[in-house]
Amino acid sequence: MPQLPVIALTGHLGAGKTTLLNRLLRAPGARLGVVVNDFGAINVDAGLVMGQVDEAEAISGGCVCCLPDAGGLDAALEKLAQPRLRLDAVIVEASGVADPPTLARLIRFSEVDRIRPGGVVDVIDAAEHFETVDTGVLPPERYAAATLIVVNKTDRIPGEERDAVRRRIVERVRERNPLAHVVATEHGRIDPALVFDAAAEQAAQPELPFAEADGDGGAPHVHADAVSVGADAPIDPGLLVDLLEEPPEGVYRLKGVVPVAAGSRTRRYAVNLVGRQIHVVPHTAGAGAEGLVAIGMHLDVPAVRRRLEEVLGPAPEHPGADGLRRLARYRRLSA
Ligand SMILES: Nc1nc2c(ncn2[C@@H]2O[C@H](COP(=O)(O)OP(=O)(O)OP(=O)(O)O)[C@@H](O)[C@H]2O)c(=O)[nH]1
Repeated sequence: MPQLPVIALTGHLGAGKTTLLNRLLRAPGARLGVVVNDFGAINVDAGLVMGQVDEAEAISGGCVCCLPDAGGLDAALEKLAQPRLRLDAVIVEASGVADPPTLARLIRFSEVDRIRPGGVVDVIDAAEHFETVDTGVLPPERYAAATLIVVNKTDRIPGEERDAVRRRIVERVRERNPLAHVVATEHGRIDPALVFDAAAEQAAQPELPFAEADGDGGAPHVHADAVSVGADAPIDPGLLVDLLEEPPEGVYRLKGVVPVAAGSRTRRYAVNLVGRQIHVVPHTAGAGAEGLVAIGMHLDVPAVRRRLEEVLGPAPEHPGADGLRRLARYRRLSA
């Protein structure tokens, strides 16, 4: 049974989390579950999104980060992870006061065994950010937890200042987290392929942007690039780990099933990279297409393809044991 990615959606009050979530929910081809956490006793956000969700759970009366037992987050995830629901991903929309590092830890160390961390998407209000979130000398801790930072509401900044504000945010993010991906947009228009697999698969199919199919009639989002390369023979585990640890420039997600040479045997692994979070588990489900898909904004597509081809080429007859050991370490961390 593949593990269900759980994505944390965070952002200061009013930054645009619900707007972004609603866009993701309109993406064709994915069955999404949502956990909505609203701070008040009445879950307003739940009312705003629930109509469009495949499965939803609500946590009210406080922030998941502060409530005892995380407000029942694990119970909610347990319900959503039931195989019969056939969800492709779960998004946890945090309240505006939630602490992203705490939420990331709650997901990472959840007791629910059919889930895996799917990244932390932190939404920023470009116009208010430096008055609300990033006000100190040191950049805020939350940058460290994010895998994808969405600089939203760029329309609220005069055109001639937009680039400078975006650059300033990127600089501050980099001080804490050199590896987070940053996308600037308005009204939460990001490519869903950055966030969950079902959308990524659609993007990867023709290897052409699919963004126009957003389904909401609004302006299209900036396209993500997707590069997919198949694997026909067992690959070198060392090269695979090198790729996961040092993905090509701009690659935010990398996923797929790969056959790995292990002595005279072949082992299959499901591999997922979100930001810099590496997840590797044995793949025992039936035979399907094998290979990797790399997704990111403004990729150097030929360079990414060459790199994937290098990694997914047949392993030498006797690959070193070191690669298997390094891969095993990630397997243990992913268990
Ligand atoms: N001008 C502008 N308004 C936006 C943008 N994105 C969202 N909004 C508006 O900002 C307000 C807050 O957006 P939400 O998506 O509800 O924000 P949120 O982060 O879910 O808010 P809380 O749940 O209260 O923390 C709404 O009125 C949105 O329509 C944007 O890019 N530009």
